[in-house]
Amino acid sequence: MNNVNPKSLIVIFGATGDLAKRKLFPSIYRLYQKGKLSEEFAVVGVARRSLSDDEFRRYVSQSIEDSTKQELSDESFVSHFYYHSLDVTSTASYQELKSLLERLDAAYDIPGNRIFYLAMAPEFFGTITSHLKSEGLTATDGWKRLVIEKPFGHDLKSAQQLNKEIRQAFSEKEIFRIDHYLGKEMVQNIEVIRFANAIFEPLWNNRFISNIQITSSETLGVEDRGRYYDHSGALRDMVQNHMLQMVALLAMEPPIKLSTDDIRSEKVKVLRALRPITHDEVDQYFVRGQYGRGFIRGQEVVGYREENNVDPTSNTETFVAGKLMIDNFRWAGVPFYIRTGKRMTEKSTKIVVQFKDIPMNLYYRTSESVHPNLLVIHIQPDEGITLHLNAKKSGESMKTTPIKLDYCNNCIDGINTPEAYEKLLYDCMRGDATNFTHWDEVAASWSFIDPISEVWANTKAADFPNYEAGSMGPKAADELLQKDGFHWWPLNGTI
Ligand SMILES: NC(=O)C1=CN([C@@H]2O[C@H](COP(=O)(O)OP(=O)(O)OC[C@H]3O[C@@H](n4cnc5c(N)ncnc54)[C@H](OP(=O)(O)O)[C@@H]3O)[C@@H](O)[C@H]2O)C=CC1
Ligand SMILES: O=C1O[C@H](COP(=O)(O)O)[C@@H](O)[C@H](O)[C@H]1O
Repeated sequence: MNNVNPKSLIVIFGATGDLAKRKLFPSIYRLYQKGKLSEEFAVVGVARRSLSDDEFRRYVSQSIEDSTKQELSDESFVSHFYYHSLDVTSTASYQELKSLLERLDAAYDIPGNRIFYLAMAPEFFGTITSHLKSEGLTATDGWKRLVIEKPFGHDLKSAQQLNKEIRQAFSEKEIFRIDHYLGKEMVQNIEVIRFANAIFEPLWNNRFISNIQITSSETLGVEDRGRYYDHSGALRDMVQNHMLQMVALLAMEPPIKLSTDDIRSEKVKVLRALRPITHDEVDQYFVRGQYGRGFIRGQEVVGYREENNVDPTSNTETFVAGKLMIDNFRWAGVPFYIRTGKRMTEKSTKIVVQFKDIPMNLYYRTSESVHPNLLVIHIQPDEGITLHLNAKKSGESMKTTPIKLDYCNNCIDGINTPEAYEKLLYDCMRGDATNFTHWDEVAASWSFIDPISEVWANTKAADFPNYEAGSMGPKAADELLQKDGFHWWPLNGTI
């Protein structure tokens, strides 16, 4: 891994798309402002539509201004951007792209270091990588890296096929599979909270933890992504990647050292230890939901089946809740509950670690129980941790009251948490793949997910839509915990 800012050329396939506009250009700009880009860098945008370099530069400036709500302070930044119109399925135009890259290497004195960022629909990934190789764009004197967006396949079989295709042109070490949750500040903090605090690690097991809950709720619907989403659903869109990655970080053993390989290898062990769910058991462990009409912050919104590019009889889930068991020594018997969905009450990602009750309650000699100790990791929009304890109620003799120890990361003045994409792009430039997903993790995640999606694809959900937009999902998601004697901790207010 390189700690200096290496000279590099970034080629973004899909440069006129939504992801490039909303996330990639603003992130590159922030890296530039912070001095994290070498002065010798260039970005080449690739897409089909015809644009001149100047038009593309104006487009990039506008994207950054829309995202930062500020005027671009440094015009010289966009002079590093170039555009090349190309249909990725047509072999002929790769040669012109190759010549452009060689010219830019010479102009910026870049020693052939290339990042190929595929911000395009996944059906093009294999075609692009095979052309990059056959047309000689990967034959460079410097390093080459492939950044690949999700979804990585549709199931294990398609993911294996895709992996086989991209591995013809890039080695595993050169492939950076993006999971943007791994770039989030508080997701990266999970490891530090666990492994840098003497008070948590000894308790981090089935003797002291009763259950762990991970919620990632959104208020947005499918927006203009109906075409993609209706073939994906929440299980593939959020659970196979982001939710399982958070489970792996929470459950993994301490790595021998903080190297990419050591951390990944511990995460893979967790994913492999997930108790497989057979077809017959899906209903016992998983709940699916689809939003109907409702209200989000007082505004009426349409149901999922009325969204653009969505089948009006769609069977696609926009909500998933699940109970995961990790069959290893540390976690045997501890349920990890996950839930995620669109058009829910609020936008929030939180992890709640609920500790077991104390063995005997000295303070209430009645049936009343003390509040359980909770460790809450606030991922977004607020970032921080809260530890829920019990203390003596002031004045009254030996009565307890729940108290909270709070740390808020994004409340500290002057701290502007970097965007996930900003951190991940920077890691990729330095060759640090720790916060990217290794093929073994992808494969293990699909193996776990496939039986669930197979059952859901083959059985029509008769009760869809089964939750109102603006709610916390279907009732069955609450019942999933109730039958184990737990409940979802609320996202706001008390925690
Ligand atoms: N948008 C988001 O928030 C997120 C997106 N992703 C992933 O990122 C990837 C891109 O998504 P997104 O930006 O939303 O997609 P868009 O549909 O907005 O953009 C697609 C891009 O691909 C280009 N394109 C399409 N066909 C071709 C072709 N044959 N040859 C060359 N260029 C082509 C389009 O430009 P043109 O029409 O000019 O050719 C456009 O630039 C997807 O894999 C998606 O799953 C992942 C997480 C979040
Ligand atoms: O990957 C995805 O994530 C977003 C949610 O990301 P967040 O950072 O806003 O929590 C989700 O909306 C989208 O459907 C999914 O593809």
